[in-house]
Amino acid sequence: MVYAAAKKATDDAEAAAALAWPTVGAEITDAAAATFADSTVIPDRYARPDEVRDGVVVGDDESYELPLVDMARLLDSESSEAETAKLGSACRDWGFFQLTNHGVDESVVQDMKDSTMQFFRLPLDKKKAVATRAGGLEGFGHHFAGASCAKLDWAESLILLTQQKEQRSMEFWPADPATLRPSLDRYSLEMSRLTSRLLGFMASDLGVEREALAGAFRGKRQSVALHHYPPCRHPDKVLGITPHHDGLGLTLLLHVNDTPGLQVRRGGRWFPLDPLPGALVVNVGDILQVLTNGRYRSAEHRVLADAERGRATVVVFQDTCVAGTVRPLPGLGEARYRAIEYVEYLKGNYRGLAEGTRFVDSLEISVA
Ligand SMILES: O=C(O)CCC(=O)C(=O)O
Ligand SMILES: [Fe+2]
Repeated sequence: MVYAAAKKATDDAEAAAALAWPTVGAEITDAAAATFADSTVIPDRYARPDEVRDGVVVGDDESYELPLVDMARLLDSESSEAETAKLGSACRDWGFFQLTNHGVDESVVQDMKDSTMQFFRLPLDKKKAVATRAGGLEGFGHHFAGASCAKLDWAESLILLTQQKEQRSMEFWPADPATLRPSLDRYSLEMSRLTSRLLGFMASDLGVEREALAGAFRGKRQSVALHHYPPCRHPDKVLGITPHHDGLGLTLLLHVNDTPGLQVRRGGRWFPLDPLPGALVVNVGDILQVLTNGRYRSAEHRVLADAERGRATVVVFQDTCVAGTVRPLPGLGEARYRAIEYVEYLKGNYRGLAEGTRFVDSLEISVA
């Protein structure tokens, strides 16, 4: 038992280390804050016009709609089957959808939004009370520096482990504004509940045991990123977030205000997502892609800056694995991905992020 406990502690530490994102230049300096406040001149560290131009953006001349899924219709026995099919095709074709009527208490959502805005409005030295540490996952700073970390994203972020509760490092949880801790505590719990609910419908769509999918997420880690993307006078020169795939299970994103910026890649082109008031954006992560044996896809996405308005989001990442490994669930045909230990997966995913490659691709079993 003692050995098991010690082993668990090592695994957790290893997992935490493996989870560290590429955080070179993670600290937000006074110079960075001044650049964000007046974006007349874009320093080299942020300038990446070629990357912004990389890939066609689908414009107003082409009508398209990112999928909408209605939780009220999923829960209503009359419409559940049809809406579950819609959920399934959203996860297969796009890997992204907006979830309406999600049922999360409005006051919990509003408190989360208010606390997020209040935190980002604080002067830099106050925010730095919870500054990230070199190589660490949690805290306030530049978090998503992308491949080689040569460039920085046009964003400031606060990342926290929120579940399980005993994994929380409260020293990174801001005491100011005082509402943030209780708001996030409630919001985090609501997101866990919503995730289990969604997984039930995903299991029906996939034709796997409800428990097989729900069990793979239960008790696993949840982390949260609060992002703030300041307005930028040169939105054609900077990226709010580098193009990436989410490496974990399921992501649930709340728009704190209605500024657009998120774009989803499909068929090689970028599709801007128009945030629907009151909806949450849900997307499939790489591990869920593996769990579903490739039936659901994890889509690449990025964030552009807005010339006029700031943008803020609250992003919840639900982690998952099956008995300590990342592998397809049984009952979904011949495995298209090789199984890998969860901790090894996290390390590989981290390396991939730093190198600008996608680790999950290396798990694919090629068919002769
Ligand atoms: O803020 C957004 O719209 C996207 C954030 C995101 O993709 C992430 O944190 O992984
Ligand atoms: Fe993401």
